[in-house]
Formats: sequence, structure tokens, C-alpha cells
Amino acid sequence: MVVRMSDRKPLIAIPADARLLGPHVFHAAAEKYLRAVTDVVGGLPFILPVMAEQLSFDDVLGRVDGILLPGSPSNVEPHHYDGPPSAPDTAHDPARDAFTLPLIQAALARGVPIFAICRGLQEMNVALGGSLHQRVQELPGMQDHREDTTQSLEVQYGPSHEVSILPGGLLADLLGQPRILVNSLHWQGVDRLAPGLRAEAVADDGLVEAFTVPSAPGFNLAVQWHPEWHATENPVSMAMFIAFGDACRLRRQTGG
Ligand SMILES: N[C@@H](CCC(=O)NCCCC(=O)O)C(=O)O
Repeated sequence: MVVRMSDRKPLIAIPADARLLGPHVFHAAAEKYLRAVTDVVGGLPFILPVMAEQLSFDDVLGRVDGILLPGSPSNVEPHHYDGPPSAPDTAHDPARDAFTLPLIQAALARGVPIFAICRGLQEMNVALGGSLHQRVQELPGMQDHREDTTQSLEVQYGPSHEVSILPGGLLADLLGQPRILVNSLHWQGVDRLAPGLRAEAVADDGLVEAFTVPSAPGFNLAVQWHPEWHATENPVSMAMFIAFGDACRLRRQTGG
């Protein structure tokens, strides 16, 4: 049987969290991101170890058809955007920062499709020269964008607030509606949007909740909410993942 390259599922890299489990570091990703790739994108997910010193971006980017940048409870370390020190006991993931920030720049330059979620959006903004608020809920006039961790996961990842879709952008084209309801599980948020980024959605308190990099040659979209949660049950999530998947399949078929 002859299997054309284009018949194979697009290979989607999901950069891991580097987490200490007992005495050892594991490179892990939450299954809900893997399922979004298998169930909606129709791709082959693989967890990409965040080993900046051992892995070559050229090697990685030459083999993958797309990158899904997942969320994480950890924060981007503030020294990456000249921010003030984090509050005590803030979770960080320096290995992930050291890997994803340059990976994002290289992937955008090469036109590798990127879909960034929550921490992934924050990484993308920082990687391109933007900055973050570390505790949005403490800023005057801003909403509390955190989840209530005393509630069930269904409640934590359930609908939280509306965002306005800005006209003329990718999301406006994909979704065809001026406002959508999203979930919200974050402390950090976009402070200074990096140069060249187009805001695609904003919360009612003005926080940028989605953006794209129009000048990049490939598909790219970053959202602050979590479309991977029950993605197949949400038409907005489906539209975004399908658009990402189409871009990844095209890259596979054309060799990038
Ligand atoms: N730590 C950052 C990013 C928040 C984030 O990505 N939350 C997701 C948690 C777990 C998951 O669903 O992947 C912040 O607090 O802003």
C-alpha cells in the first residue's frame, strides 16, 4: 500500500511543563490538550520536552506541522519582560520559558502554525516584546479573571465572562459574531501588547483576550481562555481548532 505523505495526520507538538514529581523532573502535558488535537484537529499529538540545551529548534520545526502552546499553572518569569519580581510562592517553569520563548519566534518566522492557549498567549506576547500584569484582579477597574478553585472542574472551566470580537481580524472571520462567552482561569494578563500584534478580542475591562501576528507567514492565534475544555461541544472552540488543523494539514501536504 502506498501512503502519500499527505495521508498522514499532521504532527502537532505540545511543549511540556517541566515538573518535579518526587525527585525527578518530568516533561508533561494535560490530556485535554492532547484530546483537542486527536478529536478536533485530527492530528498526531506529541509532547515536546522543553529541553532548550538538548533540542535544536531547526530539528523540531523541520518535522512538525503545528504547535499547540498549552496553558499551565506556572507563570512566565517576570525577568523576561522586565517586570517586578513575582509574589512569593508563585509557580514558575524556567525550563519551559527558556524553550518556548525562542521557539515561538523561530516558529513564526518559519510559518509553522501556532495555536496558543492561556499561558501560551502570555508566552507569545512576551516572546515578541510585550509585557504582563501578574495579578490582574488587583488592578483598579479590572475583573477577577481567576477560577474558583473550590468549585468542580466543570464549574472552573465553565462559562465565566463575555469578550468582544474586534472587527476585521481572524477571529471575526472565523466566528462571525461580535461577542462570545469564554471561561477564565488566569491571574496574569496582557499589559503591553507586543509590537506588531493585532488584538482580536477584549474583555469588558479592556484586557486583551486574544491576538494574532498578522505579519507572520503562517496561521497563528493566541487566546487567553481554554477552548480545549470540552472542545467538541463548543462551536467557537471547534472553529478555532479546525482552522488550526487545516493550516497544519496544508503544511504537511506542501512540506511547509
Ligand atoms: N499561570 C498563568 C496561566 C494560567 C493558565 O494557563 N491556566 C491553566 C491552568 C491549567 C490548564 O488548564 O492547563 C496565569 O495564572 O495567568
